[in-house]
Amino acid sequence: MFEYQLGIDFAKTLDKNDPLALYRNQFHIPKDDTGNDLIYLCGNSLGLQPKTTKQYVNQELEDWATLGVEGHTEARHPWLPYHEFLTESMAKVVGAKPIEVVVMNTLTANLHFMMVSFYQPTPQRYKILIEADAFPSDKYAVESQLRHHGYDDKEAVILWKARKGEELLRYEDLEQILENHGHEIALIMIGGVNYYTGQYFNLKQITNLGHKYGCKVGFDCAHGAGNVALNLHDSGADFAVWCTYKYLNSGPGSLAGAFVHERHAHSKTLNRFTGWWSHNKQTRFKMRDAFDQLPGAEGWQLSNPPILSMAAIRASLDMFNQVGIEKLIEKSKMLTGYFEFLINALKNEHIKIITPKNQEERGCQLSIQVKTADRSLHEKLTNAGIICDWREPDVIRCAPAPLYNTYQDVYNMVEKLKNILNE
Ligand SMILES: Cc1ncc(COP(=O)(O)O)c(C=O)c1O
Ligand SMILES: Nc1ccccc1C(=O)C[C@H](N)C(=O)O
Repeated sequence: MFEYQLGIDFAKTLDKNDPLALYRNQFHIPKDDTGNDLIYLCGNSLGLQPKTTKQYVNQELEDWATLGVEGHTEARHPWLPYHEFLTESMAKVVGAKPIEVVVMNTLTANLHFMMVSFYQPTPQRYKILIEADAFPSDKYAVESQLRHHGYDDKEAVILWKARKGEELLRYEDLEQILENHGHEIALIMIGGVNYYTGQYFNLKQITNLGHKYGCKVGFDCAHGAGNVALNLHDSGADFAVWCTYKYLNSGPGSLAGAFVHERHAHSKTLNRFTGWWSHNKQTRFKMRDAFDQLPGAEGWQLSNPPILSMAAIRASLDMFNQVGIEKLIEKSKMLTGYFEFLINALKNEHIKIITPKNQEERGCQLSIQVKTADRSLHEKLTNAGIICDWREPDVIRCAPAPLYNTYQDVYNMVEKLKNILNE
């Protein structure tokens, strides 16, 4: 059984033996005023920039400059099928088949488009179940879908809540909700990894449970993609959406992903919004043909996509392909396990990790709850060169990303935390 040890030497040894150590140098690491690397633990909000991104984006700028409209077919990576260059790698990252995955739009937009298809209320079955502390954008999207269909956005939302005095959600409570209300629930929509607690849910278990009661099941995997092994295909979920600017390092506001399970790939009955990019590629430019649905997730696209953003995603996915999500997760578990060990060794009553202890129920993020919601702790950490975030009401989120964070990052962070707590 592997045991972590205290002391900087141990961190150095772990870094020395880290098979992914070389990847850090492939990123731009933000620096402080004196030119020293900041300790960046915010990859759960915005991932860092791979050094190759500029090259990938520049290539498209150059091809646009030299080719103009011809670039759609003649660019080194032609723009018409550009999204296809991302599909296979993205499918690997989220554990799906290529036909189930597409990169398009942005996250909340994709969530809406998926709900257009998978939230089909009837007078008997019209409610949507979400986790009580869902990310606000998800909650607002769900509420607006309910209003759009003429339902009361308070009455028609069912919340899966933590028990009093607890932070994490329990499956037995979800089972109870479904036993009581399953027949009224049209859609279960859960954040695959909760943004606040870092709790990673068992997608398959939730999907099976939902399907048993006749509900559709979808996940927002913004905090899961590139962070945990989502295995979306095996989960059986009807749909999933995620962004690419967190663990997938594709840049602020970059395009998002969508997954639609293979069993819906050829559906002609699902309601959906369409555009010319959901139409058969072979006849798209004949322009006058009647609409002919593309099969698979691609059939949910609307518009020709922004190539510059896709180029940045391609740069990042090429690195993920090289490393492999399994290797990445292996390091992630070691790194976050080490982080947890060091924090717990502080034995400080002022802070408490609320993220699950079980590695299978979390990704790389640890959410540190601060007693009396003392926000000054976060400010002091920031002043000490640690980039992490504060989420209301009382949590500091830290996410060591295995591609660019080191064991020494984590060690130094906890040393600084210790000094601040002992001030
Ligand atoms: C779970 C979750 N949902 C939705 C969003 C909002 O995404 P966007 O602004 O990309 O639509 C985020 C992060 O910003 C998120 O973490
Ligand atoms: N896209 C952003 C733009 C501005 C500020 C934050 C974000 C985030 O992504 C927040 C993140 N979703 C979170 O889990 O808090």
